[in-house]
Amino acid sequence: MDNRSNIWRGVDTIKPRFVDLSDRVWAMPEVCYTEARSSAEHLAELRHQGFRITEQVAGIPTAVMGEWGEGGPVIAFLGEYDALPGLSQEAGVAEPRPLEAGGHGHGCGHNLLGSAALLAATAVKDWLAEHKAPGRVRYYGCPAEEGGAAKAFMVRDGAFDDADIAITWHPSSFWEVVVTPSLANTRADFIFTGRTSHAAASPHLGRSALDAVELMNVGVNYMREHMPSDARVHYALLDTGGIAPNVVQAHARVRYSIRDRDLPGMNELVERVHKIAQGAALMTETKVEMKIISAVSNLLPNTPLEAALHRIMEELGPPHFDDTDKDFAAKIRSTLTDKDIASVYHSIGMEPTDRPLADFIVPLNAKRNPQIGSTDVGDVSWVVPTVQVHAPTVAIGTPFHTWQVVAQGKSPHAHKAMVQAAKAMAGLGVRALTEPDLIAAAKADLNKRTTRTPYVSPLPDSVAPPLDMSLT
Ligand SMILES: Nc1ccc(C(=O)N[C@@H](CCC(=O)O)C(=O)O)cc1
Repeated sequence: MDNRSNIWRGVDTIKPRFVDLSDRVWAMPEVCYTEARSSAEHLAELRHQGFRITEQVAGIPTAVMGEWGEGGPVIAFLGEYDALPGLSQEAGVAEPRPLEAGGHGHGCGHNLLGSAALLAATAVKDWLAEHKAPGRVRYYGCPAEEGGAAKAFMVRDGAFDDADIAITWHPSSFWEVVVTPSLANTRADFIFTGRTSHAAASPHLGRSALDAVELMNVGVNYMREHMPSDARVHYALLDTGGIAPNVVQAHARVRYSIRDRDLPGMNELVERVHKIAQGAALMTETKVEMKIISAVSNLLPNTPLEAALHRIMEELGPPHFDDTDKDFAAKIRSTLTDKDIASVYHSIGMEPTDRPLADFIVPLNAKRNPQIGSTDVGDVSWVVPTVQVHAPTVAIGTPFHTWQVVAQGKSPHAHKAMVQAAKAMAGLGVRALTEPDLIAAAKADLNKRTTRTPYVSPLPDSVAPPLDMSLT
């Protein structure tokens, strides 16, 4: 208790630098693996705070790591700072207003995510220093969560081998421990090559790569009926072969995201999608190459860490929002549909309320109906006991990957939520440092879950971090 209120005061003392960091990163939105400025900002703060620095973790230019302390357990805090394409948006307004046409934006709140994780790591460092306690605290600045799977590459490279527990968080509508699993996910490009020709004078001599992509997508859409209900398959067209209808398209490329509850299920689906692509190539007399871009594992829960974190979050309580916070959140709320709002309440098994911002903790055993995405935190959770906080940075119901998230990304209510997340994370870090039984129980839980199905990286050996994935 004493340790905890002490660490919470520590977070409050140092928070202004990290709120500023979050706002600066918000203003320089950089997508998957292009986070040169954002990672430099995190690196500069790590240096300022006196952490020992590792740059280019796993050979990734925008992955950084800072460590402080000696001996004892290793507590890892995971941060992110990548943005999303096409979500440029002014802050503090409740209407879509891009700052830059076609520009990027922090539509998943990773400006807050990375800064609060670094805030928690720094507060734990200060606590270790003050108590002259053994233990090492690390901050991992992880790029490209939005599809680049940097953490999966960092895990494969051994970056987490000697970490004892990992703690992170994600912006959300709610104040809760994350207990929902996430889906294993592979991103693969299917690159078709045909033969160009005059589409009117000699169509019979051309073989269309675009036709192949269209047939492949139709085939996959027929597969949907026959896949597990939790599986997800979606695609984006990266290359349609050109802008001229009168030139038979000799090249085309489609990027697929293929998800399922676990790796065996996902791998089976990847194989089926690959077969459909081969079928489309056969039908069109084109060639197809499948190129895996990145892949992540499903998330493993960790019961002892979840229980310990929940107790801390209960004690801490949700952030204290004032009337100005609630007024702005209410304006954002008015841009949402009733269905948006009902849908997030449904995910925690609650009936909708009129609250603009969450002022309650979601019970650990709520009857959830989870909306399931994917995250590369999944891979960390297979090798290190891992737990995550959800803190209410957005008006309840705000869907992620939208302008509304970007618009709220620098608001006082988001700042309060990021600080509260940092307090919960730092509180758990100190608890793990002072109660070794917790780490032992967390490790035993992970061992139990992985004895029969040990971790296998979802990344084929030949696949390197797709540093140019955003430039294609
Ligand atoms: N608490 C969250 C964690 C992840 C995401 C998310 O959107 N992740 C991407 C990343 C996918 C991936 O890593 O494969 C996705 O699901 O499409 C959203 C909220």
